[in-house]
Amino acid sequence: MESSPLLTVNRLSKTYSTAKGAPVQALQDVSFHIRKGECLGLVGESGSGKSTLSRLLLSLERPDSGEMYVHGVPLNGLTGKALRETRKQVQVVFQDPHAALNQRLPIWRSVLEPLDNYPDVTPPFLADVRPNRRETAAKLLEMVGLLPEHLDRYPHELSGGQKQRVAIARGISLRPDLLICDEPTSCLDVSLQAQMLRLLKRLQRQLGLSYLFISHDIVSIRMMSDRILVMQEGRIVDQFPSDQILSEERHLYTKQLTAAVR
Ligand SMILES: Nc1ncnc2c1ncn2[C@@H]1O[C@H](COP(=O)(O)OP(=O)(O)OP(=O)(O)O)[C@@H](O)[C@H]1O
Repeated sequence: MESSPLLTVNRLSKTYSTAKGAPVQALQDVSFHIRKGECLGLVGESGSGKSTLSRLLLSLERPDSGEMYVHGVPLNGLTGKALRETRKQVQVVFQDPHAALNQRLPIWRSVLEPLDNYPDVTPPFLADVRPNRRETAAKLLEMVGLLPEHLDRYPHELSGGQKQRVAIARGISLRPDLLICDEPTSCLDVSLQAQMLRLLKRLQRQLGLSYLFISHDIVSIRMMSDRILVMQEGRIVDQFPSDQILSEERHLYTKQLTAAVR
């Protein structure tokens, strides 16, 4: 029997009003689910609504209508303690690792920020080191392929790839149920992108994480995902298991996105 969904999104819509011109309907009636341990890919060109969806799931913005549930618990309108609890369960790795890190903090302090916000949380994989903050930071860095020598460096002393590894270490540190990977490789050199995807895949298996993997790059999406959603102008126009990406049944827009790999 299939497990019940970790995340359920039901008819989500969001419109932005703009100073000039017509309002922008960023999301229209978007529905999907993610099961535990699954990587769901979300692909679409710039402006299709991918980041809007991730902001709604992170409770950074509110939808105009529709519902989101994590383990059956509604996310809409949460405040206070309930919002805090959900934020712990849904973490994110953003596109730009430089913007995600506080420039004035050494890496070991940055990597501990989520755990410092939740002092009562000890994910099982950190149980042996949690009482010691530097050991906890060192273990997190090790898990993403960084070294103890990186603990005391500042963001400007790391490469883009190393900074993204720090951002990933933060993203996994609370062992969230869902990690949203919002274009996590698009700021990196092509040579580093595959390395970063392999790291994310390994961590997913190791910690039993579920991912919403957002990208405009069909090759990364195909490599990472069990199932794929295709978004165009705020709507989901196609969804399928990733091994059916090249099927003749695909939506015309999916065929356009995959033309380069056909
Ligand atoms: N705060 C905002 N105010 C007005 N319009 C917005 C706002 N945020 C997003 N939009 C518009 O909503 C639509 C969807 O934007 P969104 O950033 O979600 O797309 P995206 O698929 O993530 O694009 P990209 O890949 O370029 O990040 C776009 O037309 C965008 O211009």
